[in-house]
Amino acid sequence: MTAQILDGKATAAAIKSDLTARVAALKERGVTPGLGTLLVGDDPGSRWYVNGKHRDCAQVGIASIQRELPATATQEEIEAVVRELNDNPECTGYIVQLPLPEGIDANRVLELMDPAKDADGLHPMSLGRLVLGIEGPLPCTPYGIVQLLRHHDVQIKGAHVVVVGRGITIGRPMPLVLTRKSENATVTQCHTGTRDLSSHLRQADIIVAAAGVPHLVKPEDVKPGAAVLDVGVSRDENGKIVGDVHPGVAEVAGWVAPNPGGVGPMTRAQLLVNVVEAAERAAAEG
Ligand SMILES: Nc1nc2c(c(=O)[nH]1)N[C@@H](CN(C=O)c1ccc(C(=O)N[C@@H](CCC(=O)O)C(=O)O)cc1)CN2
Repeated sequence: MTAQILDGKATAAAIKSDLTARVAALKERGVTPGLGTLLVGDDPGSRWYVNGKHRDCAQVGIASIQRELPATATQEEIEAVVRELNDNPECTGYIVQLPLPEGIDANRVLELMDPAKDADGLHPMSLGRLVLGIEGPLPCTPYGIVQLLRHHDVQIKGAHVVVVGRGITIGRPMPLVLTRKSENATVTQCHTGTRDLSSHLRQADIIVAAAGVPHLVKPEDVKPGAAVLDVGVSRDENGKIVGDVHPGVAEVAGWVAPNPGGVGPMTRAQLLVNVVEAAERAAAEG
């Protein structure tokens, strides 16, 4: 078996085309959505992601507000920019690019954000809403994964999904998204402390690999026909991405989300969805 591709680039392009029309409709009503980003430090990967988010904004007509601080920025300097973005009327939604430099309390920074402007769905209020089943912005990578599966008609309802990882952007919120009534999946959450990971993986209809451990998921761990989404990002000595999924998995799985080209573009597309939906909600409330 050679797996079919869960094509994140093409799916994200379709989402962006729909958003372009929705942004134009908002502008006709006098509302211009604006995405703010705060990048702290000089990590080339984070800079690439942030620049990509602003390229996407330009494509769909969302305004960009970019803020940057050096790696030496203090907690107080970061929090001052967060307050400025909270008060900036041109910024209708924003994100703080993670991870923040060592020594910075990221949770304190996230808590300080205006929850009404949380474009990432990672504010404690947004995560609490997700737990309670109240409408709000959804974490970009987990919901991007759901959209990617739906777009390719991979059945989520009733599926047994094994999530590997417990980070704030993917692993922690992924089961919360998948177990909503609208998705109705059954989820096993694994992590680097799980005993006999292979025995869990072999039972999965869908695997979301987000542990950041190169080639953690091997062909012999995968049930034939399963969907396998590679979300891990490690780098080899040349800076090339090495995912959590061994390339041989494509011979066993029914579906594979490659890395790059799978979930990454969906993360960016979902961020735009969150910004547009927040602007639509605000416009409806007048
Ligand atoms: N505030 C946030 N920080 C981080 C998030 C997040 O959702 N919110 N997620 C990741 C990084 N990330 C978005 O910020 C992100 C990761 C990957 C991609 C992407 O398009 N990747 C490309 C490959 C890129 C490359 O070659 O390096 C792909 O998969 O095709 C977009 C966004 C951590 N931080």
